[in-house]
Amino acid sequence: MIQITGLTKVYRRGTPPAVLDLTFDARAGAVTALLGPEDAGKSTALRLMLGLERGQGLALFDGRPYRRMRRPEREVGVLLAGPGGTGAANSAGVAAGHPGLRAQNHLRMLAAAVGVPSRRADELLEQTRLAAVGDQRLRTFSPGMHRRLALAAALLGDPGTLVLDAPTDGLSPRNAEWFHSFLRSFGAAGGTVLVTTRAPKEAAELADRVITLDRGRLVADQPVNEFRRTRLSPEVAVRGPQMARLADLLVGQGAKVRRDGGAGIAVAGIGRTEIGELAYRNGILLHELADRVVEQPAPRVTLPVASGRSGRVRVQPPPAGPLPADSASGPVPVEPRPAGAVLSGQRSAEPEHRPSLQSDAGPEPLRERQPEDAAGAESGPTPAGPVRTAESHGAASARMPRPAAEASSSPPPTGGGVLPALALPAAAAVSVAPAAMTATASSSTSAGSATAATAATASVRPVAGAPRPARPESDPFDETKPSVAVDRLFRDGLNSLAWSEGGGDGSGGDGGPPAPATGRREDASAGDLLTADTVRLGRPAVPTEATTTPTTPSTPDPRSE
Ligand SMILES: Nc1ncnc2c1ncn2[C@@H]1O[C@H](COP(=O)(O)OP(=O)(O)OP(=O)(O)O)[C@@H](O)[C@H]1O
Repeated sequence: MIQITGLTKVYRRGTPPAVLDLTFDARAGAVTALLGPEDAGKSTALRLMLGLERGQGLALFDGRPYRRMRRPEREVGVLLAGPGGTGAANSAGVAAGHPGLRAQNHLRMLAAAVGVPSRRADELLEQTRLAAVGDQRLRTFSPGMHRRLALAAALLGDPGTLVLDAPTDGLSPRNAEWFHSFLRSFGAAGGTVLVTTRAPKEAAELADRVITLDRGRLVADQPVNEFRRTRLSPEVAVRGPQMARLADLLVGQGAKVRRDGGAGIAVAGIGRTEIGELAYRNGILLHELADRVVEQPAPRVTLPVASGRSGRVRVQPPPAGPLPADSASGPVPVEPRPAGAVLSGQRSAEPEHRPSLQSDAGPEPLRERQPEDAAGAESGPTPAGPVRTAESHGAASARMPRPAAEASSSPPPTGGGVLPALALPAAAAVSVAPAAMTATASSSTSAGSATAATAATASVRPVAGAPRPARPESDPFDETKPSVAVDRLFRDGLNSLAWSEGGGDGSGGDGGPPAPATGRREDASAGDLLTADTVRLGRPAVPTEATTTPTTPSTPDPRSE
C-alpha cells in the first residue's frame, strides 16, 4: 500500500506549485491511476514519493519511506519516463540500456546489481514476451520492446509495489493493452500499482481507483465506476445523408442530439440498436452507426483571487451551497463539475501532520516538521477537500495522528474564508496584491526555502455553480468537450428542428449514463502478448474489480512495435 500525505513541491519561488498538498492512498490488490493533463504534476509527485525531488509531505510504501528501505528494488519496482519519453528508467534511474548491449545480457547485468540470480532475468524476459529477442541488441528494439524491457528490470527484485510514469505513452494500442493486462494481473495477485496517465479513457480501462490532478492539486479521488460515470459519457455516432430527419425523430424520442462533423450526428440517451431500428422503420439510410465514449472535462481548481493589506490572502467564497462546518478557514474553490460529478464525502478538515520530505539543504530522507514549516498550518486547518469518497478520506485521516503540540496550536475552524499568505505557496499568490506578495516572500525567506512557504493548508473543494474561468489552450480536456451551436445545425434544411445539445453537461441523460462500454475486462486483444504465467508474484490473489484472467497468447510477435 502506498500512502501519500501532503506532498508539495514548488520548483522556484514565484512559480505555481508543481504539486500542492497531494494526499491519497494506492491500495494493495488494486491499480490506482494518477490522472491529469500535461504539467498537472504527476511525474513530480512520483519523484517526490521516490525521494528524487526534495519537497514536503510524506510518502509511505507499506509503512516506510522509499529512502528508508535497505533494498528498495525488492519492494518497489519503478518505471519512470526516460528522455524523450521513449526509454523509461529503472529504479536506479538508469536508462533502458546501452544500445550495443543484448537484451538478455542487459537484464542479467541488472539482476546481478539487484542481487538476484540471472535465471530471474531470463524468467522476466519470458514474462514480458522478450525471450525470442533476448539476443538482440537494444539498438534494434522498438519503443514497445524497450518499455517491456524496462518493466522487466523493474520487476527483477520481485517487488510488491509498482510505480510507473506513463508506461503506455507512445505505445501501440496492442502494447498498451498488454501493459494494462499485466498491471491488472499484478494488482489482482495482491500487488500495489500506481500508474500515471493523461488519458481518462486509459484510466477508466486500467485502474480501480482514479486520482485526478489539476495543476498540482488533487481534484477528484474516485472509484473507477464513479469516474466513468462522471468523466466518460457514452454516445452513438451516426452518419448518413438524411441526418436532419433522423435527428428530428430522435429528439422526439427524448434523445440528446448534436451535430458531429459534416454529415453526422452524435446521439446520447438512446442506444445504438434503437437508433438503427428507428432509421430502418423510417427508411433512413445510414452510413455509420457506432458506439463511442466522450470524455468530460475534469474539475479545475481556481487560485485565490484577492487579498488585503494585512498580508492575508482572501479566497473567493463559494457562490452556492453551504460549506461544511469544518471548512471555513479558506477553501480554494474548484470549478463546477459536470452534472452528477460531485461526489459524496468531504476531505477531513483535520490538519494533518505533514513531515517534510528531504530538506532542501541536505539529502537526509526525512525531517520532522519544523516550527517554521507549521506557520501556515497554525493559521487554520486544511479546509474541506476536493472530490473524494468518504472511503479515501477515512484512510488518509486515520493514519496521520497529529502531534499533541501541533494539535493544540491549531485553532478550531472559524468562518471567514481567509488564508494567511504564509499558508500559500508564493506561486499560489499570483493574483494577490503587492503587500501580500511581500509578506509571502519574506515569510518564505524566514523558513529557509520556497517550499517552506508551502505549508499547503490551501486546498480545494468542489463548488457548484462557480463560474468557469478560461482554460489554457493547451488543455487537452477542452478538446474533448463537445461544443456546438445547436441552432445552426444543418441550418439549410432544419430550421424547425428542435435540437438538443448533448455531451456538454456530463450527464448524458437524466438518470446518468450507463458505464461506457470500454471493453476493459473483456477485451483480450492483447492476449497474444500476455502469457498466463505473466505474473508470478507468489502473493495470494486479492479479489478485486480489477481481477482479470490474462488470456493465453496466440503466436506472439515480440517485434510487434
Ligand atoms: N525540474 C523542474 N524544474 C522546474 N519546473 C519543473 C521541473 N519539473 C517539472 N516542472 C514543472 O512542474 C509542473 C509539473 O510538471 P510534471 O512533469 O510533474 O507534470 P506531469 O503531469 O507529469 O506532465 P506530463 O504529463 O507532461 O509528464 C510543470 O509546470 C513543469 O513545468
